Amino acid sequence: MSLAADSLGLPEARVVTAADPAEFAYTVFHDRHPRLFAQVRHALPYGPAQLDALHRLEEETLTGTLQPLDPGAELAAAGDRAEWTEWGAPYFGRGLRWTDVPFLWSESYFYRRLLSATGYFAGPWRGVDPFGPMKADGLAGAAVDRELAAYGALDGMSAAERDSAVLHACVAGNQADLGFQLIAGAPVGVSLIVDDSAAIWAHLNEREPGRVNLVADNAAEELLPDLLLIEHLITTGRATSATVYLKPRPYYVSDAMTQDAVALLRRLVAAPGLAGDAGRRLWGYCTDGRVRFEAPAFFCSPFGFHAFPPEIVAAIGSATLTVFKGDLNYRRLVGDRFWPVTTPFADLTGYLPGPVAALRTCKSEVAVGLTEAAAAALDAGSPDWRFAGRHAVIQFTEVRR
Ligand SMILES: O=P(O)(O)OC[C@@]1(O)O[C@H](CO)[C@@H](O)[C@@H]1O
Repeated sequence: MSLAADSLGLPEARVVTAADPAEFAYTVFHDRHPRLFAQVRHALPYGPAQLDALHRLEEETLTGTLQPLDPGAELAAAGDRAEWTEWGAPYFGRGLRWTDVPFLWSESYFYRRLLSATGYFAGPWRGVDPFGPMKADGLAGAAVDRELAAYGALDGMSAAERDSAVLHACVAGNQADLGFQLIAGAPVGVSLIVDDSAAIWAHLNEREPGRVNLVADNAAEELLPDLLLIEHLITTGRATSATVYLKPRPYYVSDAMTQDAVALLRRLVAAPGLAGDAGRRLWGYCTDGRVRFEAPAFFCSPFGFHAFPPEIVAAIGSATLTVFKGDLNYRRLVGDRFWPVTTPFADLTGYLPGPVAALRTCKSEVAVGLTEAAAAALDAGSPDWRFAGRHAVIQFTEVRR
């Protein structure tokens, strides 16, 4: 699936792969994934069949060649044999290493294969989220406590300060990516290098309120501020309803599925103070249909959002705003390529038919919408700014190409 770069007259830009040891993506397969395998093995009492399959997958990704999904009952139960046969046709059976193919594709396929290795689709381990224990720890942990307590500070703020606080909390929440924490450790403060938040609020205040879409990212610490933003938009009359897009399967370690949203909502409604009040309003918005959860299969496919199915494109076209959370959604939104940093965000998102915002902590090489001078200063002062998770962007455009 190619980007629409040529047809949009954008510069040709190299597709990110994990082949070069000097680049970030290489470390994902060689440092992050081995730690992830270890974590999954320790988190759940998998038996020899699953442990062996996990071991074989790890070896294949490090030293072997890209193999198709194992045929059999498990694949039949997963129901995605035809898709992966088609999606893998350019790569399977050609002696390619995992690191030779586009990083967006290989990483997504990696999570699909990991689910198969753990027996996620058939048999006694069916439906058991291999990342469930890590997500549960996140939900029960101190970071969520801190976020719930911090929400109480909204009480003393002006309306504009509240707007700012709820939006910026969503960016800070994006540091809470369990995959990322396998390497980077606990979250630290983020420094915003692009902040279009004033334009987002101006847009929401000027437009007739309508539906807002939120393409969610991680569960627990990240989904909490995301859902509180949705609640805030509806309660303050900036949105009449919201659709929250979640993942249909375990993905990228801590990506939120419906069950994670439910677990979070249950924790939120039980919270004391303002956060609990907001949680109970949000619960009501779910039950009266103003907030809807969707988990389309597309969100676990290995493609960028240029390949969105028509119904998601239409949902973006009819929304007053679609918010894309996090680094992976950013890569899929603008295209996982080494774009020149000055490429306008609006040019790369202009294929979508509605206003778009990205709230993203920088955790991969992709960076756009900056000035040459800003990028040069970052390169000089913090050479790892693109992927260390200490810098972030709030980018927005209502310009359509
Ligand atoms: O989408 P998220 O949760 O913000 O980040 C996902 C992420 O950790 O996974 C990829 C590497 O595994 C990177 O693109 C990115 O840093």
